[in-house]
Amino acid sequence: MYMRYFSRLLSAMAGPRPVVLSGPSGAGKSTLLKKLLKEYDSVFGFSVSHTTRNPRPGEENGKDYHYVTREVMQTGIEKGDFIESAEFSGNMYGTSKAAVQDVQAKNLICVLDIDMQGVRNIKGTDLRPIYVSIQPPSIAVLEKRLRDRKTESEESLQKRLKAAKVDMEFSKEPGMFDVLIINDNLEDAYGELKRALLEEITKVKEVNMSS
Ligand SMILES: Nc1nc2c(ncn2[C@@H]2O[C@H](COP(=O)(O)OP(=O)(O)O)[C@@H](O)[C@H]2O)c(=O)[nH]1
Ligand SMILES: Nc1ncnc2c1ncn2[C@@H]1O[C@H](COP(=O)(O)OP(=O)(O)O)[C@@H](O)[C@H]1O
Repeated sequence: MYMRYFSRLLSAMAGPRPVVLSGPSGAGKSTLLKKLLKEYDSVFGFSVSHTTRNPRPGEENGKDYHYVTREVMQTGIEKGDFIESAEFSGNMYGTSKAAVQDVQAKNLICVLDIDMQGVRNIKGTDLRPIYVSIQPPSIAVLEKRLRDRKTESEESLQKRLKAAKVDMEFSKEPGMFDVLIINDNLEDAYGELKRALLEEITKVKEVNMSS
């Protein structure tokens, strides 16, 4: 009884662990993330990455990404402003220290949406997140979803599919991810994601209620 109390107290004091969502482009990371942030807006906060890619219709600067030039991004990296950065499909992407600190300063669980190079690099930091891999049911389904999303040129789509095949293999490497979710039916996948994060959600709610 006491042991359980103390272990919960200790883990609450350690603060919530960040969450990394990774997986192929088109696997459904943003869709799942948006559902999570909507249902638990007082629990999770999104780490807004920097990117050199152009904004898509409906995306907002500072909300979906910080849209910057290659020069600005490179300068930031050289100054040590980034926890990690990577080149994906012809563009640069990176998590700034400020992006994570902004979320953690609000006592929220920081959620990062990053590619597999990001996962490898974050493993070398002291962030200690929960690693969640979101995978499509098959490459054929992934291709259909990417085409139906209508955000990519044929060239960009082919690059994403090529990277997806590597990513799908990477996700099978033992010890790389704590949780692996196949996003076939969206509601089922969302249910799995929530279950995987339940302990951290409860922790944040308890701490925020008592403060
Ligand atoms: N390493 C790293 N990858 C990122 C970052 N931000 C986004 N990504 C990844 O970059 C890839 C492309 O993202 P995006 O252009 O938004 O396309 P989408 O995944 O098809 O919606 C995805 O795999 C993202 O997870 C970041 O800060 N660091
Ligand atoms: N379970 C699902 N069933 C059908 N379509 C889905 C499902 N999950 C996501 N989608 C759709 O697939 C496309 C890719 O999802 P998205 O969240 O943009 O992926 P990612 O962020 O991983 O690139 C979007 O158009 C989205 O609406």
